[in-house]
Amino acid sequence: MTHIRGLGYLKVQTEHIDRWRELTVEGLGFAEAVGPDPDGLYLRMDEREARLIVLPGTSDRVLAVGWEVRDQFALAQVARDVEAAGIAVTWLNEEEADLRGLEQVITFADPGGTPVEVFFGPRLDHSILKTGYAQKFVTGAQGMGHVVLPTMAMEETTSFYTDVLGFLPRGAVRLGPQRPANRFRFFGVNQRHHSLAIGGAPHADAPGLVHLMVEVEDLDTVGRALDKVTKQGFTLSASLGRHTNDKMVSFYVRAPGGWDIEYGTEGMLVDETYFTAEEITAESYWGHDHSAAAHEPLAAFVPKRAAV
Ligand SMILES: Cc1ccc(O)c(O)c1CC[C@@H]1C(=O)CC[C@]2(C)C(=O)CC[C@@H]12
Ligand SMILES: [Fe+2]
Repeated sequence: MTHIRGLGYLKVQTEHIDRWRELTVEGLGFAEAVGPDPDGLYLRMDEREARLIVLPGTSDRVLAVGWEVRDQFALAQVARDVEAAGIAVTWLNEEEADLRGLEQVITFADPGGTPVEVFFGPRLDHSILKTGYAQKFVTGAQGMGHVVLPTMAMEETTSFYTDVLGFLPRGAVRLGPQRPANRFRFFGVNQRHHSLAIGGAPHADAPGLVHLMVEVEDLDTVGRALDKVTKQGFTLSASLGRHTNDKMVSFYVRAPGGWDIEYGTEGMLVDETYFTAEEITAESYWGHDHSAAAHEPLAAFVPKRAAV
């Protein structure tokens, strides 16, 4: 039984904060809020103070993938489980947690090196949420969305998330005919088909992220956001399409820093009573054409430093 309830937040740093604001606020309709760093970009999707946090930095990389648990008892159990797996856990002090708008937070690195935070007690902002398309994001019990992480340690990372944190396998896709098979794997913790996916990567360079997916309630918002980011000159990493596993209709836009934001709607709800982990043999029923980004591949899959 997993204590993790869903993806709570994502924090990244970037060299291109102005372009990030154009993409997320003007393009995708996140609501901009104010946070502790006056130069930071704090993005609301719902009653949480911030779901996506973008801080100015000297490189583009993930700073924290934030997973939410129910309460302090669940957090203490997760901390014990992670320590028992031989991974060092740091408890943030009250001031540090408060600055993040959380009651308690632990931090550690997963076996792939991704910086992870597990927290409970997020602070709410009850002021009116003004999203750019007057759209509603699908969050609540399904969490913020999903993240796709690259790892150079596929087996260890998979068993860490399943055996230690209790994520449930939600199927896979094979990346080629070779044996042993190279699988891209999906994991869930709630009714969202996957809150996490993991794929083997050739290096551990920044940014440490393949994509973040956020979901909105209606197809028209997906269409309007697609029109807007195209007009803004952002690269479409994948055109509009429908996935075969979670049935989501989405597009992928390349964010500054070499990873993608997937923006979708109509994701299915999993009923664990009947679910089994299946292997899909196509990413999509239609669409998701990757050709527009063929000249600028995902940074996670292309080493920045040439092998010596
Ligand atoms: C296949 C799939 C189903 C549901 C999703 O939300 C989703 O993002 C995907 C694609 C996952 C993944 C990717 O994002 C980068 C390119 C990848 C690695 C592939 O080449 C196959 C799977 C793809
Ligand atoms: Fe995705």
